[in-house]
Amino acid sequence: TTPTLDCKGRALILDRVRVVGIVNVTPDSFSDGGEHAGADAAVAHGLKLAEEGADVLDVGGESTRPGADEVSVEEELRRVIPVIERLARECPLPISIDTSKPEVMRAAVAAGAGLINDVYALRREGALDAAAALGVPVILMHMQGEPRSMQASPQYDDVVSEVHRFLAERIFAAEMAGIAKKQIVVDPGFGFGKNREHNLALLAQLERFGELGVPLLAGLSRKQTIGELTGRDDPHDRVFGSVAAHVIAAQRGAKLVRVHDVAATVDALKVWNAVAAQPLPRAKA
Ligand SMILES: Cn1c(SCC(=O)Nc2ccccc2)nc2c(=O)[nH]c(N)nc21
Repeated sequence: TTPTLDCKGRALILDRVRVVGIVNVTPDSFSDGGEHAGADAAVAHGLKLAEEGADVLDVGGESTRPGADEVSVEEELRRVIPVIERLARECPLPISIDTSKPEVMRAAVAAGAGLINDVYALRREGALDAAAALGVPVILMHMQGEPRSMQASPQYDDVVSEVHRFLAERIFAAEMAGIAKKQIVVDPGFGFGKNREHNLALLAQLERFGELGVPLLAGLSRKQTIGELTGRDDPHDRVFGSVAAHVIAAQRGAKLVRVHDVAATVDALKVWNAVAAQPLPRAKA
């Protein structure tokens, strides 16, 4: 049977690698178009990504970049709720809310979000219970430390084993809180408390996470490791490197990839999915 995530009635069928399109909602103060400019731009961008072939839209108040300061609950709600309401109405795709705050989870699901994408893997106070009560699929991501300081000097004895153990613990915690295992997705959290060799080790050994028995999401899009490997300082110039990384992730078991450049990734994965769908030669008698 094919794993299928029930995102508040919108099915996400994991019969092939699926593309999660990133919709960052910038604060209105950053955009000079008036009090809804940030939301208008985010909604337009989400609809564009849907046109390009995204399977999911991941809406976030952009509070999880390395070095970022905390965004208040009120500010996060002000940014993301209008965007989720409009996208849920105008677009048939499942919408994931990128948040760690229980209040934002509840409001976002009420507004139409059908998945929770939590970079803290539901470790904040009340998050496990909120997610369990909402009954939507959850993406549990590994992070070492906090966004503000996690990239200072990340340390591991064995990054793959330590991330694997963390994700196993978070799956257990989620199940104990009443979240069905079939609603859980895990994610090694590229760039969240990892340097280049940590990220490359995680990608090289991505198959290890298959042991956890739940679908895996990989998110390398435009990240610093891609920039370092390709010598592209401007994140907008990291499309080809990001596509390569996500094809490798698909080859090594990722079922979802979280990307900025949806059209490019969709084309690359159309090739990958076609080959993956080929029947294997019959074993010799
Ligand atoms: C919300 N979120 C983020 S934000 C960080 C980011 O994109 N940085 C970044 C973006 C562009 C350029 C440089 C860095 N990354 C993930 C991820 O890898 N997995 C899951 N599940 N959620 C995630």
